Amino acid sequence: MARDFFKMQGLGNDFVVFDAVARPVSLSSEQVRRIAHRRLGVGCDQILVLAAPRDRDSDFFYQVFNADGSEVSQCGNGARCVARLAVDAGHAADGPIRLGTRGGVMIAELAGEAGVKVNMGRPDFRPGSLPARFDQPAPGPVTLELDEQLVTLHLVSMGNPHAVIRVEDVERAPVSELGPRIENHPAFPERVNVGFLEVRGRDRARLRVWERGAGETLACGSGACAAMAAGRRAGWFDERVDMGLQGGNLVISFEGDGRPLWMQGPAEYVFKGSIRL
Ligand SMILES: N[C@H](CCC[C@H](N)C(=O)O)C(=O)O
Repeated sequence: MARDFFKMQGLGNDFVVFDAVARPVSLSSEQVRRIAHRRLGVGCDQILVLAAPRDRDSDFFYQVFNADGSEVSQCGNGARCVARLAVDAGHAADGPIRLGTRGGVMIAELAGEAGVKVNMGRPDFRPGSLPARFDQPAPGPVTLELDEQLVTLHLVSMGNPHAVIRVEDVERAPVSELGPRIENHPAFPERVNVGFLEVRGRDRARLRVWERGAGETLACGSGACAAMAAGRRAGWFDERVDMGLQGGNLVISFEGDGRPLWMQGPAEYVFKGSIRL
């Protein structure tokens, strides 16, 4: 059965998006992998489904699948795209949109030229929230032993798990060497996204992310939020940071512990298509 979809992207993090508000869609992990395949399918980092709400606290349910077929609880760049689609498709008025996910509720709002802004909720620094297995009671940097080196990781959950490593030069960071080894390390029972953060000032940084289930992407919205939260907690950042990713810039604002974190950036359509499921 053929099904329409939108190809969308946020700073080059690209998505196949299904509008399932009126007509549910159910995807097996095999179907996800085939659709996401860069040669055999449409090709994307993640597949997103905008669906009818599952409870009274949200306006929509928002599903996220990585290209490897795994269903996960969060995608920041994707949240901006499905919020734009919800308004353009006439499912929502132009105002705050409550996106329910497996990891909680985010509130998104179209912001004109600035794209879309999203309240990403409160970062969680407890290792157990990722989950991550490290023997230390309080949240804080942990050390991972990888054969010949000790790596300091800053752990943050944005509804999905992130391990942030501070580096001197993001362009020379060992993303493809260390990324998959940390993603699949036994300390992370559900795997982890790995961010490589170069601090350039109290309001500026560069970031590359090896994404769980997708590899290095041109941008990772939740990764940018996790990096900002980790940096704020470590005392590197003020309340607002321009986070430069390979695909462009996100503005991240975070007042500190217990407060929500905001992300603002673009959400673009690429094309509309139809695929046989
Ligand atoms: N790879 C992520 C999901 C996509 C996140 C990313 N594309 C974003 O913009 O937040 C995970 O497995 O948790």
